[in-house]
Amino acid sequence: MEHIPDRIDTGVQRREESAAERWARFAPITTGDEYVASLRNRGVTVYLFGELVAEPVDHPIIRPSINALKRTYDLAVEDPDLATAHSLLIDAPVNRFLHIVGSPHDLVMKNRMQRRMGQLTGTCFQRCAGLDTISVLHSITYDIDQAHGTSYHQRYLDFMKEAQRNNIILGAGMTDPKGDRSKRPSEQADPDLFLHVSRRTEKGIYVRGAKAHMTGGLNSHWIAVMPTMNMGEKDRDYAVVGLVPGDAEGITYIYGRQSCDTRAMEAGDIDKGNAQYGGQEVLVVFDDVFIPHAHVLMDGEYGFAQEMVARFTAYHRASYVCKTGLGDVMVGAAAAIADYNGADAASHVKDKLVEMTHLNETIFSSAIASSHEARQLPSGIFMNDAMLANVCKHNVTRFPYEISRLAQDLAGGLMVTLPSEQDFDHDVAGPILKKYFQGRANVPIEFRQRMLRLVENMTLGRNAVGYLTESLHGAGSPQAQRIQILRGMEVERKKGYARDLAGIRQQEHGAA
Ligand SMILES: Cc1cc2nc3c(=O)[nH]c(=O)nc-3n(C[C@H](O)[C@H](O)[C@H](O)COP(=O)(O)OP(=O)(O)OC[C@H]3O[C@@H](n4cnc5c(N)ncnc54)[C@H](O)[C@@H]3O)c2cc1C
Repeated sequence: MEHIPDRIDTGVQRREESAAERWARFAPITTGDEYVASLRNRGVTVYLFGELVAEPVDHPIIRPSINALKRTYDLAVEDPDLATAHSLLIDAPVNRFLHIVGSPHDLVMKNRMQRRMGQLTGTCFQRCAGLDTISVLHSITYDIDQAHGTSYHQRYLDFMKEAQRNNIILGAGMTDPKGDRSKRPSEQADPDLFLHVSRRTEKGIYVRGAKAHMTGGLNSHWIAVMPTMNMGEKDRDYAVVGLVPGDAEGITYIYGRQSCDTRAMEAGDIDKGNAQYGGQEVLVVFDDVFIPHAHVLMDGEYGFAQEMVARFTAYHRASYVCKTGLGDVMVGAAAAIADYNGADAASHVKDKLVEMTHLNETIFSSAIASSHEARQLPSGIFMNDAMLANVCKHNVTRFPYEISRLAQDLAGGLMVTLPSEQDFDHDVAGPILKKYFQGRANVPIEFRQRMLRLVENMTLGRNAVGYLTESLHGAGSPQAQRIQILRGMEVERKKGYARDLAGIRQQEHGAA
């Protein structure tokens, strides 16, 4: 669509790289170590604690989040049946996080892999939003082309071939800062509160604005920017989808804080709870960032924004099955601490573990059912059942909180009053603590310390972001699912079933 918005054109000119120039910066990645190496020396602008970070890969707060993504590469090598799939696009095996879903079975396998990754990392491993973006862009670019005669789908396929060959990570930038929630993008006092096209040139477009809360944004090689809500005619410059390398000129990352994140900078690893793995969210600012035409997948087709968001959320809300992997860790931690405390034989302890498991498996069942009930879209790929995906995510907004409450119950108050690792190591304080904080005689006190810290980490600390608050707001706050459930619940059809059985329908026909 040709329309130059004079109101928001800043006139900024960047190096207008071609798609080929951008891909030339990448080399195929296989192992986790190669992934970590690929993030070095990118020259990205990152702020954390009011300072520019020289090399994010080496920062103690950032590194655990990189380790979690690294695990997605290592799992593909260790367990290819689970974490890879055959790509028809490049006729080769690819990481399942980059696979285009060709069947309901692909979606089921995706869910199983997500649960496994949750078990292995105990955190948000940051690759699902990108995976679900890949799925939604396949069908939405196809549908836009059918309606508008554009060539977005071929651009998408060309991008995906490179993405799969290079085994890159794609981050999903959907959520805009949004400013005044009662106003539309074009009505905001500051036009940049929603990301928009700020300029069009012969070679491509420039985008300006920001994407908030982006999971693994800094750890991604590429970022997909997409509209966050339905758009109207006046919002057409906000109806933009583009693929941008994470090191593109004009991008600034501002790192999100997480509860207890500075523990990662302390000596020792016990008080960190989960020293190896963590999640990551960043504010990604796009200060007139150039995107070549080859990487523009929507530009002004505002009528497709709502359907794109709906399809993304259908995929992504079932992806919250990953929380069942974290739930498995919580059940294990609660059972272990009860064991260390000598309380494991009590019937109420067993009952609480049963309740935790019941809640966890309820989440799993809605996700896996959603995948089994997938249907084919006109572009040829499959999309899981939207109603069941919304039910899955709605369960996720609640059950991890109850599972955490039960884990905290079984852990006892020590999980929040335990002295530091340094006190345990101290010449005078250490022996006192080891005398008074012993549990079951044959269990080393350090095991107790570590397990309590893990429960703290996942329910109050860094990884409570991934287990709790992300469960609440990620892929949309609870009300967003209720709106979708309302839209899909077909209450009139159900009233018909009731009228039939109550003998009312016959009378209605008689009256007519
Ligand atoms: C840990 C985490 C990771 C995330 N990762 C990603 C990611 O990778 N990519 C991405 O794009 N996004 C991501 N998100 C963003 C997520 O999708 C949003 O948090 C979610 O959509 C809610 O938006 P918000 O945070 O701006 O909250 P708000 O929109 O401010 O919502 C707060 C409350 O206000 C209500 N509300 C909001 N607007 C209205 C309105 N107009 N009318 C009535 N009520 C309203 C909501 O229902 C909610 O109860 C992530 C979020 C979190 C917490």
